Amino acid sequence: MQELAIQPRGIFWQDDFITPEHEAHLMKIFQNELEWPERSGRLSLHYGYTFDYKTFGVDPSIPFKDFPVWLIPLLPTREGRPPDQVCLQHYPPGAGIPPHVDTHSAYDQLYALSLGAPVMMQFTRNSDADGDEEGEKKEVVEVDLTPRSMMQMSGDSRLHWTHGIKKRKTDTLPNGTVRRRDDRWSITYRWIREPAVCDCGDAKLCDTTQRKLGIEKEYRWKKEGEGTTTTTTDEPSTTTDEAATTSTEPATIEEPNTDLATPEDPTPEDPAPEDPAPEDLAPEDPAPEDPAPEDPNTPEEPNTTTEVSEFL
Ligand SMILES: O=C(O)CCC(=O)C(=O)O
Ligand SMILES: [Fe+2]
Repeated sequence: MQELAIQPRGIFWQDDFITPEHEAHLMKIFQNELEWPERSGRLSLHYGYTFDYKTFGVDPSIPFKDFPVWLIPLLPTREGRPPDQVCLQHYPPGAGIPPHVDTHSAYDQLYALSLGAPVMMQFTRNSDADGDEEGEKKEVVEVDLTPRSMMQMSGDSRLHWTHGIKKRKTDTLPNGTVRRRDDRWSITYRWIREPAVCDCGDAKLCDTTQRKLGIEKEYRWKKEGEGTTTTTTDEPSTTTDEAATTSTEPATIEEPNTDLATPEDPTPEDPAPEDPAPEDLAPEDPAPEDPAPEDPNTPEEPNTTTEVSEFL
């Protein structure tokens, strides 16, 4: 793998991790043999350990789910041991994933294999040179996730920039070409961090640092009145696509469904993709006592709250 010579640093890349024939074979398996959840938007299937939403580690009470035979040759080998958690995701055209960092304390290494149609991923950093919000500058770098490429996010790209995929039906390439989205699958590989603490010191993106600083977020699984403080490190957003801001948990941010209306989308006549069911972002949130989530049809308000749920 080779490091991309871009900001953020730490993105390692390998083109053609598998052959087009192998990819075609996998896509048949994904489409015909797997049981996907029945809902719209991005769909996820998990292998290996299961995430625990209370500890942000893995749930030791849920047995490891063996990797299916087709997955074995797709596991990265550079870590010297297989990943602990693997997530297969299907993105129908128009689906995305909110900007986030994968939980620092829970996971160490992070890899993703792209299959099917290409898509643009946004890496975003809010730099705040002198510590006041006024001076804050948002940097966005787009990386084209081409099919069959394996990407490792390490260093800055893993810890200090968020990554996400906008919910829209086209992407605009650097040369101005507008490219239609099509079905994409990705496989995300995670290695558990032991001990489950991160020393990166990023108060905005690192859950360990936030815990040390006494910054606690509101967790959907916690009932009201338990004495938790609700704090969000998210900045109020001024533009539509910034509203889903960083999260440090295994967590989810509600993503406003405004991507189709951005000027760079040349197909405003497209019907909006299905509004994300809140559970798109929280497919496995284990809190049945949660109050009903907000109406997903009214996300135009800049969203400055962060809810913990699952999108891993
Ligand atoms: O779909 C991808 O390539 C990456 C998804 C992702 O960021 C995640 O599962 O945490
Ligand atoms: Fe991620």
